[in-house]
Amino acid sequence: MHFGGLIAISDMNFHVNEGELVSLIGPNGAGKTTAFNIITGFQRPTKGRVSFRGTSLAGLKPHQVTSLGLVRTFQRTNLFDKISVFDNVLIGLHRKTSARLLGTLLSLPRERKAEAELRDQAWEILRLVGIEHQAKERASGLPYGDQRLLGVALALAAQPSALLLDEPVSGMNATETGRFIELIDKLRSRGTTILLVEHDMPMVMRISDRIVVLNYGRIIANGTPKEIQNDPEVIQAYLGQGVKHA
Ligand SMILES: Nc1ncnc2c1ncn2[C@@H]1O[C@H](COP(=O)(O)OP(=O)(O)OP(=O)(O)O)[C@@H](O)[C@H]1O
Repeated sequence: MHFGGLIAISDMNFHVNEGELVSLIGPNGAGKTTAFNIITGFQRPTKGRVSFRGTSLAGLKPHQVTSLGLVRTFQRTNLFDKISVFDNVLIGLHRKTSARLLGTLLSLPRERKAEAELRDQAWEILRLVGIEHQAKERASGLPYGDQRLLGVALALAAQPSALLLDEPVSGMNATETGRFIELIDKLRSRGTTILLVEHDMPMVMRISDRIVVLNYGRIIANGTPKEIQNDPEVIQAYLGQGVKHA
């Protein structure tokens, strides 16, 4: 991926297996966000390709990538601030089933039933992420950590088979991070594949099956947390930050 004369990603080739949790790490400016943007259709790579479950994602728009089941969260949460937590998730679910919306507005009996099902699903998602007790609050009134959880709830409303989490615990305190790790454990037990970009090394080391390390736009290591912690090139790249505690 080139930006004019700047080469943001020069050499990157990796895959995530179904059900796996892979973390993409690297020092600031290594190219992690750019990689996320390319995978999810927000940026077009200068060269190269991305595929998901055997389907090429070349030229697809972000919403088309989402509808294939590859769904991302954002560093800055993408919420509808002025409406309730519950309605945020309901809108997310409606986006997935938008064809039904008109019928719901017309209040056809079959559509009323569908609407009730969507409401059940919204409650289920809120319970899963652990913010069901805040369902009636305005999204903008939630504490920061809970807003990030609502961001994940919105992603889950798109019914992902693979979830891309962009620095999900940045800015969270230790308690909030602990709750987030519990959520990731639950998602994994449901079989969700996860690709994570994160700077919180203790968390990355604890939850990842595999870690891909990017430095100056190229992959310098790809292995288990243990392998990564002991990899000389990784230690060198993180010199001054400490890969174990960066
Ligand atoms: N739209 C853009 N135009 C020009 N340069 C860009 C653009 N986006 C990213 N870059 C550059 O590409 C390189 C990789 O940036 P990127 O944001 O992907 O890194 P990162 O690993 O996500 O960093 P961080 O951990 O700080 O979020 C950096 O040198 C950055 O300045």
